Amino acid sequence: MPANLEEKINIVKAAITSHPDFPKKGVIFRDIFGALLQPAAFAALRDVLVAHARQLSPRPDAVVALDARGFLFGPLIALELGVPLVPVRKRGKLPGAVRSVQYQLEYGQDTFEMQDGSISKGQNVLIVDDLLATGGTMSAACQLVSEAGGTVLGCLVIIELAELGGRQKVPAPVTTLLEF
Ligand SMILES: O=P(O)(O)OC[C@H]1O[C@H](OP(=O)(O)OP(=O)(O)O)[C@H](O)[C@@H]1O
Ligand SMILES: Nc1ncnc2[nH]cnc12
Repeated sequence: MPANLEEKINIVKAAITSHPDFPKKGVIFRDIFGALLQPAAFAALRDVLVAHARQLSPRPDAVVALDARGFLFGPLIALELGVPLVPVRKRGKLPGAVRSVQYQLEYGQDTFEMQDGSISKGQNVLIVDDLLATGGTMSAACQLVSEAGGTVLGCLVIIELAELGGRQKVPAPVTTLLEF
């Protein structure tokens, strides 16, 4: 990775705060909002995300952003690439016909939904989220994209909690900017 991108990642990492025993005992919560509170860190983060997306081959036809914190970052990439931003949301939030999948989290379980027709068959898709923990969330998103007939070109997350081994669960290439 070019030195200037490494420097930018270090700026982002320094801005992320850690909170032991949140939201429950034993979890160390890594708060990405720390990086958004500092405009220089947010700009550095945008630059690194966009640089990653721009070097993908083939070029993504769409960016899928995951509810909720993925919504902060997916749009930055979709706008730069000039491709659609497709939302994947928690159950009951998206109108119209949807496809659903249930998944396990580091601290609970949930259901993701994607609107029918938001991905076309054969499209190459980049999935974006803030953090990879157990990998349940990202795997569920991959499943939704595949069931809709898309191909997951890659999954891009900012923070990887490497000791949870989440990337082994994800059926597509995973790129993370920094590890805790
Ligand atoms: O790899 P996993 O173990 O599946 O966990 C990662 C997910 O957990 C967090 O979201 P969360 O579901 O807490 O919801 P939020 O984005 O609505 O805060 C995070 O933003 C990821 O989406
Ligand atoms: N440890 C953690 N910190 C922040 N977000 C999370 N989502 C799942 N695990 C998390």
